[in-house]
Amino acid sequence: MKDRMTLPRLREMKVRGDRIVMHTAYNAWQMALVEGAGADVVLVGDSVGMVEHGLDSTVPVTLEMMLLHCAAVTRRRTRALVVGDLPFLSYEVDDREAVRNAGRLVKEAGVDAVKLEGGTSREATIRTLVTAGIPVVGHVGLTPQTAVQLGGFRVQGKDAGRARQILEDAEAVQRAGACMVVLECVPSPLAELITRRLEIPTIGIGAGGGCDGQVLVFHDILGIFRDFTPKFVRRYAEGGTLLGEALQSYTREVRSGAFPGEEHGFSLDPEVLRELPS
Ligand SMILES: Nc1nc(=O)c2c([nH]1)NC[C@@H]1CN(c3ccc(C(=O)N[C@@H](CCC(=O)O)C(=O)O)cc3)CN21
Ligand SMILES: CC(C)C(=O)C(=O)O
Ligand SMILES: [Mg+2]
Repeated sequence: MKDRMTLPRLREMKVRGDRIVMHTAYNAWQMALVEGAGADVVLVGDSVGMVEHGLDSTVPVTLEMMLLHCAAVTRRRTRALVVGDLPFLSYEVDDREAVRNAGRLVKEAGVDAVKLEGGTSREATIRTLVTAGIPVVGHVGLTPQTAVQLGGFRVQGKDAGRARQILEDAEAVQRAGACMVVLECVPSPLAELITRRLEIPTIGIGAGGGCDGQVLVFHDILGIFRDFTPKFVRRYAEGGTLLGEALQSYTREVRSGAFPGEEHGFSLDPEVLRELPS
């Protein structure tokens, strides 16, 4: 519990202008790596469906999948605040179901907060969850669970009407009692304006440098997910190439007999060997 990140500390970081680092992780070893890299907040995103399960959207992701991935991540938590995404249709049917499902992520999988997509349309649900004692992170702009209605994985808020709506969404999320809000794929000046107007921290992804913090998907940072690379990604390693080369070396050495070496084997007393049939 020592030195654990808290919601008041995140709020203080905004006030002081200290940028918040949100990473994503989907399992225990990824959590160990992002904690080692100093993550303030770790999001177990429903992007897990795309980067770990081979789905081409986040729509089919289930609560059961999120429970397993969140539990694996929280087992390795030492300092970061862990946020779990509520999957599509786990919070939209009614608020009782939303509390029950969010409650499972908190009680069974150990997350500190849940994240859900939507602004004014989800204001009541966010308020209900917060009243029940579950911290909520909002998510506005490009909301991948409803991307079909938004015209795909595209930047949002380019015209005045839609930009105003995204601002209203962010304000609704704050009014409902959310502790933070993700701004995804919105023009940088809009994200900056929202960040200035809100008291809760904003975390940007494809929203420019004016947000209170940033998030990128683990696999995108490391160059492991290469089905597509959004414009807002900076690849800090060619992880796919690096890992692929290591795996090829193993393949080559097994075929050539170079692996395993003497040192990878276990010896047997010659006396014992002599007692066995030849
Ligand atoms: N690996 C991965 N990274 C992500 O950031 C991510 C996921 N998966 N899955 C869930 C959502 C989907 N996201 C995406 C996916 C693609 C684009 C993309 O390619 N966008 C175009 C926008 C073009 C435009 O609007 O002009 C781009 O070129 O960036 C954006 C966000 C963000 N999230
Ligand atoms: C991209 C982030 C914000 C997300 O929602 C996810 O990883 O699912
Ligand atoms: Mg998500």
